[in-house]
Parts: sequence; C-alpha cells; structure tokens
Amino acid sequence: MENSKVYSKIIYTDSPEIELTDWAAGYDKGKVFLVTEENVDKLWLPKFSKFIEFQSIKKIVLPAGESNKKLESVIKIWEFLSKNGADRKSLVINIGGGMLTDLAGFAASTFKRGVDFINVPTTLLSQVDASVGGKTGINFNGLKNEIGTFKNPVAVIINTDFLETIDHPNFLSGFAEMIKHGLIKSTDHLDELKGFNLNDIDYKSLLQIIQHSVDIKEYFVFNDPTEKNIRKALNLGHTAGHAFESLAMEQNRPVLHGFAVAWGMIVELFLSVKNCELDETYSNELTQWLLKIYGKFEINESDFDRLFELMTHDKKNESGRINFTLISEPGKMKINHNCEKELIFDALKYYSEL
Ligand SMILES: NC(=O)c1ccc[n+]([C@@H]2O[C@H](COP(=O)([O-])OP(=O)(O)OC[C@H]3O[C@@H](n4cnc5c(N)ncnc54)[C@H](O)[C@@H]3O)[C@@H](O)[C@H]2O)c1
Ligand SMILES: O=C(O)C(=O)C[C@@H](O)[C@H](O)[C@H](O)COP(=O)(O)O
Ligand SMILES: [Zn+2]
Repeated sequence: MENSKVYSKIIYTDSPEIELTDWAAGYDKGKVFLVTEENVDKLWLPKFSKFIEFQSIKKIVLPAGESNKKLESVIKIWEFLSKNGADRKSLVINIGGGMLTDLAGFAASTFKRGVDFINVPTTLLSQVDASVGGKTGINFNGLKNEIGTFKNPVAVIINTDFLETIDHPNFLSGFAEMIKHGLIKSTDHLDELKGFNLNDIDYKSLLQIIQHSVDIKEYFVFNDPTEKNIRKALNLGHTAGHAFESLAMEQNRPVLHGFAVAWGMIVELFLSVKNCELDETYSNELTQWLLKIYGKFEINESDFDRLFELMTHDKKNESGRINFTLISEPGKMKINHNCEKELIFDALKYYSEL
C-alpha cells in the first residue's frame, strides 16, 4: 500500500535519529518534546543523545508497564508539556512500546486540543499494531482503553533494531496481533507466520513480515479510521481477550496483551464455528497452534460471570448487545456478530476445558 493512502507517514528506516532530526526541523527550536519510559530510556535513548542535545529537546521518562497506562501518567505528561512551554505548534515524540504510544498519544491528542506527535515504536506489538492507526488511550475503572481518542501521529518511524532487546514473551505478544492480521485479511500472511521460526528468530527477515502486517492494519484504518464498520475486524480476539486481560489484572496475575488476544481468538474461533460457518477441523488446528505458542490462561466456571460482565463494556457493543468480530474462513471476517449469553458461556467452557 502506498503511503499516500494513509493518514500517518509510515517510515521504515535504519536511522531513526536522522528521520527524527528531519521532522524536528519542521518545528520551532524548544518546541519539540520527547516522551519515553524507563526501560526504553536506559536501553535505547543513549542512541538519540546527539539528536536530543542538538535540538534542545526536553524529555520526560515515565514508569514502564501496563499498570501505568492510566490517568495519573497522562497528568504527568500534560504537566511536563505545560511547564515547558509547549504550544499548539509543538511536536511530541513518543518512543516506546504500545503502552507508551497509547498513553503519550492520548496526552498529545488532548493537550491544547491536540498537538502533533510522532510514534517511534520499540516493541514488535507496537510496530505492527499499536503505533499505527491513531487509537490512543488509557485504562480506566479496570477496563482496557476505556478513555481515548482517534488521532493519527504525523509519522510512525519503524526500526527493527529495537526488537533485538525485547524479551521472548513480548516478541510472542506482538506475534499474536500479526496472527490476527493474517486471520482477518490474508492467508499469505498467515502462512508466512506459520513458517516463522519463533525459537530462532531471524531478525533480518522480520522487516518484510512486519511490513505485510502493517499493510493489513493500514488497509482497515484507511477504509474506516474511526471504527464505524470494517475497522472492527482489527478487534478480532479482543472482546474475549480484553476481558481476559482485565480479569488477569484484577486477580493480580497480569498477562501480556497479545497473549490475552491469542486466548480471546481461541474463544472467538469457537464462536465462529458455531455462528459463522468456520470449518471446525480448521478451527481446532488453529487453536492447537495458538495453545502451543501461548499456553493457557487458566479460568474456571466461577470466572465466567465476571468475564461476561467485562465483555458488556466492549466498545463494539450496541443497544446492550455484545458484538463480536468473527471469521467464516481466514481472510473473511464478519463484523457486528451478536452472540447470546448462553453461547458465550459455552465458548468459555470450551476454552476452560482445553
Ligand atoms: N492503539 C492500538 O491500536 C493498540 C494496538 C495493540 C495494542 N495496544 C496496546 O499496546 C499495549 C501493549 O504494548 P506492548 O506490548 O508494546 O507493551 P509495553 O509497551 O508495555 O512494552 C512491553 C515491555 O517491553 C519493554 N520494552 C519496550 N521496548 C523495548 C525494547 N526495545 N527492548 C526491551 N524492552 C522494551 C517495556 O518497558 C515493557 O516492559 C497495551 O496497552 C495494548 O492495549 C494498542
Ligand atoms: O486498531 C484497532 O482498531 C484495534 O482494534 C487494534 C487492537 O489490536 C488494539 O488492541 C486496540 O487498542 C483495541 O482497541 P479497543 O477499541 O478495543 O480498546
Ligand atoms: Zn490488540
């Protein structure tokens, strides 16, 4: 897909600091701000020190981790921008994983009703999914991304070098969103993921696969930027997945977002067989593949009511009905598929007994 078709410029580069220097040149000196988090700051910000010094860029470093994707962190960013004289023509550069780009994207999109921001994603998940497409947000009241905006970064700068320092679980977490992209749009993408050796990661071949995944994300974002219809495809696995993620947080056994999405996809593959004519044998094969990579988040029947309650908060719901994105075959998704409570409980029971 051509860049002209998307709302943000997606740049794949070996030299993110050069790209950032070019972008920063378009803004007044002293009006460029950098937001990052502690792990990325230690591991990667030294690489940007010349750029930061030369442009007199002010930086804020936030605590890492999903539990920090919250209002208090947004307030820290707003205060930082305000105290340092950010104005409407300022640029905010977000360097980090999906937690950081969601959080800082939200802060930038609301500060003075919105200032330009650039995402520099540093995890696989943020490169293939979170940094692209303009969904920003924070968790609130125990619910995922309950508060947020749609606001596209002016640019997304992707450099796969960052991925060499992420741990294996976080690599797998991003891989789950890529599997989702394959399931909703492209059997070719799904096949290349099936062929990818997760035990011995070939970083050189990653760039191409990442580009394929981002192209799929962009296709849906471009055609439906604010999720009125087909962008809901990108939410496959998330109705159940976000419920798993929130429950895990409540029960003090947090899980990575992509793992929750993988388990959510298993639940939603079951629903796709029951309600959407997905072939059962094929669904079982996919389920076994997902279980092999992601293991299982153990739940029992006493969790079903809470999981259901959490699903009632999903943003795709309408008129009190829980709407799922399902598939009839890989590459063929169906949106707004309402499932009754009884069937959802059957799906949770099926999952819990795997
Ligand atoms: N906006 C969207 O469209 C969208 C899409 C998918 C997911 N998300 C959100 O993204 C978040 C998950 O993002 P994530 O998986 O990137 O998690 P994350 O940002 O929490 O990063 C995971 C871990 O990796 C560390 N890290 C980041 N970059 C690193 C690097 N290069 N080397 C070593 N460690 C590094 C972080 O400090 C953290 O400990 C969730 O909040 C999810 O809801 C948003
Ligand atoms: O970009 C989208 O649209 C997505 O749904 C991508 C998801 O992977 C992502 O987790 C997103 O943040 C979920 O959004 P939500 O609206 O369900 O909170
Ligand atoms: Zn997701």
